Amino acid sequence: MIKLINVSKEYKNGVKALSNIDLNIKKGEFVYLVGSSGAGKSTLVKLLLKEEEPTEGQIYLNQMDITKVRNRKVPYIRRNIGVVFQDFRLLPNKTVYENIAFAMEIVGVPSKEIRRKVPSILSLVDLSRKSSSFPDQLSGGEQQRVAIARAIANNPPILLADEPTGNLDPDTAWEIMKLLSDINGGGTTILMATHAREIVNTMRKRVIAIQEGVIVRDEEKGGYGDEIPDVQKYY
Ligand SMILES: Nc1ncnc2c1ncn2[C@@H]1O[C@H](COP(=O)(O)OP(=O)(O)OP(=O)(O)O)[C@@H](O)[C@H]1O
Repeated sequence: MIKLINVSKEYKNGVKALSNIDLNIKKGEFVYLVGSSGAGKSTLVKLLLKEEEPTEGQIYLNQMDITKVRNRKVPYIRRNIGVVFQDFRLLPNKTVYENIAFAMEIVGVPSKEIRRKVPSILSLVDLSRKSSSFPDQLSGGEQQRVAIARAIANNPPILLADEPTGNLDPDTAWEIMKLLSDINGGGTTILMATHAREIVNTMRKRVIAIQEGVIVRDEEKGGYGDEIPDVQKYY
């Protein structure tokens, strides 16, 4: 489902963010990507979204080498991969309903289907009653649930989550993890970059640890790892 062969990424300023990464994630897996700040986690996520190009190597999503895909075909890749970020990234001038509907409109879903599907996705994330609210009228956890609803609206086989619980209090973070777990239970492959030690240690899923751009550990039912210092929170 996700396969990286000898992938390296050096940014234009000479920073080598990833070096010779080999990785294979199968359909339906839930994988945590852990590592200190600056280890290369977000870079890996950006390569999978084709927001950045690798300097070397091949990246396969669903058997397709996305490094060979032309830029105008990028929307096709994005249909196969939903994404959630720490800072939610909802459209502030659109309601909850419209945020989800918009994600479907831009990939050409007919309006009749959008009208049918948005309510069921809202019910899945337990936000039916907030359908007409704007993002700034929602709590952080609710905003993240909308972001997840939007990410799965087009039924992508893969969901990437870049620190999805980073801005949430512990109880709300666990709610989000329950939701992601349920989505994974439905067959969606999930790759989640995180600093949430307790979550990783409790869930016991596959853990891939990166340090200075290199995979240093890949464990089934792994833990967060004592080698990684806790991030200091400045907010
Ligand atoms: N656009 C860029 N240009 C140059 N260097 C970059 C760029 N983006 C990231 N880097 C560098 O690449 C390295 C990896 O960064 P990356 O954001 O992937 O780390 P991370 O593991 O996601 O960190 P964090 O946990 O703090 O989000 C760091 O040294 C960072 O400074």
